[in-house]
Amino acid sequence: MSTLAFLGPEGTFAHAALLGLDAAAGATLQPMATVTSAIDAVRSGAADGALVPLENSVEGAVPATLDELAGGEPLVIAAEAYLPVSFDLLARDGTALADVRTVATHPHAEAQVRRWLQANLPGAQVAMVGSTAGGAQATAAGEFDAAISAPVAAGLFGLTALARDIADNPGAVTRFVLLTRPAAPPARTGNDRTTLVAYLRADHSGALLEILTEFASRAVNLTRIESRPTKGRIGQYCFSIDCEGHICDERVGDAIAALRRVCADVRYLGSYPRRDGVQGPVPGGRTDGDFTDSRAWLDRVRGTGAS
Ligand SMILES: O=C(O)C(=O)C[C@]1(C(=O)O)C=C[C@@H](O)C=C1
Repeated sequence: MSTLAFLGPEGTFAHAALLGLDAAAGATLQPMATVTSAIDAVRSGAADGALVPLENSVEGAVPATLDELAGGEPLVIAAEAYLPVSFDLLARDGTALADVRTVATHPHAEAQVRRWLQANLPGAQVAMVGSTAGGAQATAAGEFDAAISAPVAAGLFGLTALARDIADNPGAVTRFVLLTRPAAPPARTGNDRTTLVAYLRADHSGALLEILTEFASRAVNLTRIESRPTKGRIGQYCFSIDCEGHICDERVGDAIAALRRVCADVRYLGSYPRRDGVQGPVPGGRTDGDFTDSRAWLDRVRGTGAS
């Protein structure tokens, strides 16, 4: 039986996303206080996997996750999950909206309800805590007047909703990833995604264009690219990239092998079934068959001189 860590306690969006994964069936689910401690549990061997947020449709990337993936002991993504997120303002029974002076929540949640807070609780002090459910737990313990959490946290921590569905942008979605220690990827499904980090060569003009060209020339569609500081010196960035396809797809493997030639370093972060949208058809000249044919042709030319 496997142990899967997640950003806890119970009642976080991470917990809900984990419960929706096949891998959670029969596993021991281990709540952790922060993204970093959930990831550390995998690195130390205390857990076999960790489910952590990677990006949100309103607030963007979760830097703690991207940075842990870019540095430290290598990890890979074994699966992804998309979860619609909505927020309630939760408080202990008997608290009125006018009584709320302190509100606890996760920074990504605060960013998604900022305008609501300004309009409805302009004087309240907002405390950033490790997770939305952690804020609800602390509110139940009397540390804060209210928490901004998933609706499910009300029942779990004995709180009441003072306001429901308070997000500034309805329909927000968070993408979570299940991280494991490096392992062979799950089999190709025909609708997969591959994640990697590319470290550019220092002070080299056109380095980003070179990376993009390797993908574009093989018709590999990127679904996310963002820069993160390497934490070495100012101005030095790496690129966190998601692309369509599986490392075992010829065009994807070929593009990543080409990156290895043009980048200072490439960190492969896994190929796994894609859970949003469907990959379009692979254009002619870029299919697995096209790659195998051209390689066989080259071998023949090299061996016999006959084309
Ligand atoms: O605090 C939680 O409930 C989480 O699962 C974390 C998290 C995040 O890091 O983005 C997940 C989804 C919401 O967008 C807000 C917070």
